[in-house]
Amino acid sequence: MSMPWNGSYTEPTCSSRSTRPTYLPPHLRNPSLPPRSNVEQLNINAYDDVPVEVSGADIPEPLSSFSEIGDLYDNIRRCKYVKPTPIQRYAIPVGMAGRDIMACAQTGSGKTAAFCFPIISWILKDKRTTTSISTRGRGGCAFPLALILSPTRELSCQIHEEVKKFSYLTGLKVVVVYGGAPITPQLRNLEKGVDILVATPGRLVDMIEKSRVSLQAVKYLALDEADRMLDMGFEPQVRKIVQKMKMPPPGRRQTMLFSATFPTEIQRLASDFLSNYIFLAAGKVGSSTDLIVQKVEFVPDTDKKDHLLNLLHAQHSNQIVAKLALTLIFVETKRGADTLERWLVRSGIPSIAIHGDKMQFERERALKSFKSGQTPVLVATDVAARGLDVPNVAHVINFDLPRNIDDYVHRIGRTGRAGKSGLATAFFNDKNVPLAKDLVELMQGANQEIPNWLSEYAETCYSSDGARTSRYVGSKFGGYDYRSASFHSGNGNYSSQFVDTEDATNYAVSASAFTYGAPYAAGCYGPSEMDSFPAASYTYSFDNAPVAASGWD
Ligand SMILES: Nc1ncnc2c1ncn2[C@@H]1O[C@H](COP(=O)(O)OP(=O)(O)OP(=O)(O)O)[C@@H](O)[C@H]1O
Repeated sequence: MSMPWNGSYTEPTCSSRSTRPTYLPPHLRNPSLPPRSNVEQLNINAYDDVPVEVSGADIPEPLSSFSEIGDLYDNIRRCKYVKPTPIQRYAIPVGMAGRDIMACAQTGSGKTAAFCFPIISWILKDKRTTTSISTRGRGGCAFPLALILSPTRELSCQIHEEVKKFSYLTGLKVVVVYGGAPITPQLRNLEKGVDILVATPGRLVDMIEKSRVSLQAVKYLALDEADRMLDMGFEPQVRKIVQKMKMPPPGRRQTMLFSATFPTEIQRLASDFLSNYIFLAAGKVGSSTDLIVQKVEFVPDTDKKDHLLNLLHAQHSNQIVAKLALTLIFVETKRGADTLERWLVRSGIPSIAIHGDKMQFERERALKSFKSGQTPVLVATDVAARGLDVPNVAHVINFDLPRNIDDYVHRIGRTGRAGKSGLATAFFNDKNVPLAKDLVELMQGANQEIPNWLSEYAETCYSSDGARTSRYVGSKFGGYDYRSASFHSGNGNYSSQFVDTEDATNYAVSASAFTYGAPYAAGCYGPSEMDSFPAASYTYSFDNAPVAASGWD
């Protein structure tokens, strides 16, 4: 569908406080460059300089090449994975050694394969050596060997597809269960047997309570977006699944927790699920690789729509193709998503919305239409913020900024994936002041240009208790093993290593200085209808910083 552009571009008037000209990645800017295909853009070498921190006892050697994973090598090559990314180099051998893992790595850097390859490889080994393993349903109840939990339906479906690719022709049975879709076909799939079950927590609990799934045989557990799975909304449900539904305890199962962000408090909660684990941090956790160019523009609420339209027109007129590059626009509320979608369509921009109040088939249709490029603009709430891997998203626009920096990190991480470049633009105004300091620190860490006005806001960013706080205080990379303090004070077995970085000696951690959530207690936001949370909603407290929360699915 070509778009009815009028071809003109008006310089935005509301961003007079912005000090940077509009940046567009080369493939959007330079008409002499052909539009790059997926394969051309894929540049796994972009991660070569990424520093990795590894800590814990008896750390296995990193992987040099995928050929070391004998069983899966053909399938890995089929997926066109030539070289492991840093998180894959370090996490895969840890997983293959049967060790528990807590891992942080940048968005789009290949975490899914990092936990899937060891799981598949172990199950294949188990099946070869133990003839008695049967995952066929007994008495209508399925007994998976591995469980992969993720927070959203779309992400579970995506992981399911990935696991199927990685285990192609191995005979492994991979099933996905998630809410919002009819349960009967999912039960029918389970009855045929399941080795690896990918699930959202709500539907899984439902099936366990109906005695259609038993976790007694689970030997491998992975939590993708683990910090989200263990935060206030999901934690009770996930704890129930992992600790109260007959799953073997830590030590008798292998547990792998992965995310791009891992706040200290969540690490502490997560350690209940782990046994003698190895902590990995690849890259500046919570960043934003240098692959994503980040822009922040000062845009009052009343000017946002016009500014957005100007931005989209500018983007389009800088392209050589008729279609608008895939653009993902984040808003705060479900109603806001619908309103903006309608307004964009009225303004001639092919757009579609995705949020938690849509029927599941509508959510899937929206995502499919966006992925295919048929509808190049997707207006989304945070339901699309984590994990989704849409290869050619060129631009993420934070029409409404999120309340915390971790959500910002996941949102902008929908672009700049697998070594490709990306652009992220945020509309900032007085409502977002509590985010300013974290935003500036994050952008500094990713070598981004920071407008002076934003630095000034950051200087005045105070938390509710009057202290200046920072999400990233205390760690060179922003992500560190919270056990470090106690380990450094004496466990002879423990080692903390920096690899692939010249800056290792600058490392210093201060667990107590790492503050999470406090800026958002400042009451700078009005009441919202935050809608990634259609389920039960309640208040939870971290360090006296109340945060409203609830769960999906
Ligand atoms: N070694 C590799 N070589 C080539 N492509 C890869 C490699 N590893 C992963 N990819 C591709 O990179 C993309 C991003 O991977 P993935 O979705 O696993 O990232 P992630 O780290 O889980 O991101 P997020 O934090 O957003 O969930 C996917 O399209 C995946 O197929």
